[in-house]
Amino acid sequence: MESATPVIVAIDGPSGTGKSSTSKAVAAQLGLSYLDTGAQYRAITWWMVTNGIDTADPFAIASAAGKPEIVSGTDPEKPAITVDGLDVAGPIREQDVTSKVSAVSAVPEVRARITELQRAIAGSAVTGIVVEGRDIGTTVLPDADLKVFLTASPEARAARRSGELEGADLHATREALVKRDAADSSRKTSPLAKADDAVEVDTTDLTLQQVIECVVTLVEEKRAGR
Ligand SMILES: Nc1ncnc2c1ncn2[C@@H]1O[C@H](COP(=O)(O)OP(=O)(O)O)[C@@H](O)[C@H]1O
Ligand SMILES: Nc1ccn([C@H]2C[C@H](O)[C@@H](COP(=O)(O)OP(=O)(O)O)O2)c(=O)n1
Repeated sequence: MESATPVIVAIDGPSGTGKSSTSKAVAAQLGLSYLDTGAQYRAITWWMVTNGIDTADPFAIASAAGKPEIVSGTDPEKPAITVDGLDVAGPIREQDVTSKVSAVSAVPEVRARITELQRAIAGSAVTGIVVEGRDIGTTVLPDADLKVFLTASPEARAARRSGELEGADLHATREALVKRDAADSSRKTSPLAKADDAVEVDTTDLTLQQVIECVVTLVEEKRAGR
């Protein structure tokens, strides 16, 4: 399954559908790079919060959008993210950032900056890359070789997310998740959406291993058809 041209895979979908786990495993298995674009939006949000920018004020966010330097590692075995040289992999997952990331990532200046970064990273991946997010197939990499859109019921997604957080309340997790999906899907600039040519995979009743195998097969089929 050798391929001289880099293969570009876009994996989109709402929270808790398995994008990160699937993308990392597929990239590792196929020797591709990996990019978590949600981590980049979380990183810029973390910087805004840390620097006292009012995240409810789109103008304040827009004028600060160019300031932080965000660097993403692309090794699926050890994903890394720094802001101005500082490792923020832990802090970007905190509740305060999670509750503000939709507002920050809705600002067009933020999206333009992060999208440019994403395209540069994807363009320099030697063997290819798996990029996961919300608008990769529709906006960031519309010419991707393979586009996958993962879905799952809100119940399944909430159960998966609560499983990660000790003492998490299932109902509250579900509510927060549904609210963030609604915000991400309804923003004007580059909302969460399935590309017309994306393959939709409902992961509600699939194990993570089954989803990984499904995506690996789809990539191999694409490569074989080139
Ligand atoms: N098909 C699946 N079945 C059960 N659990 C899953 C499945 N896919 C992912 N998970 C688990 O659900 C959680 C959220 O998955 P993640 O990959 O972070 O989703 P996303 O990136 O879409 O938010 C993780 O703990 C992961 O191990
Ligand atoms: N391509 C992307 C990726 C993420 N975002 C925004 C919207 C999401 O709610 C946040 C966080 O994304 P992330 O993938 O880390 O979220 P979860 O892992 O699903 O909790 O970033 C985006 O606007 N566009």
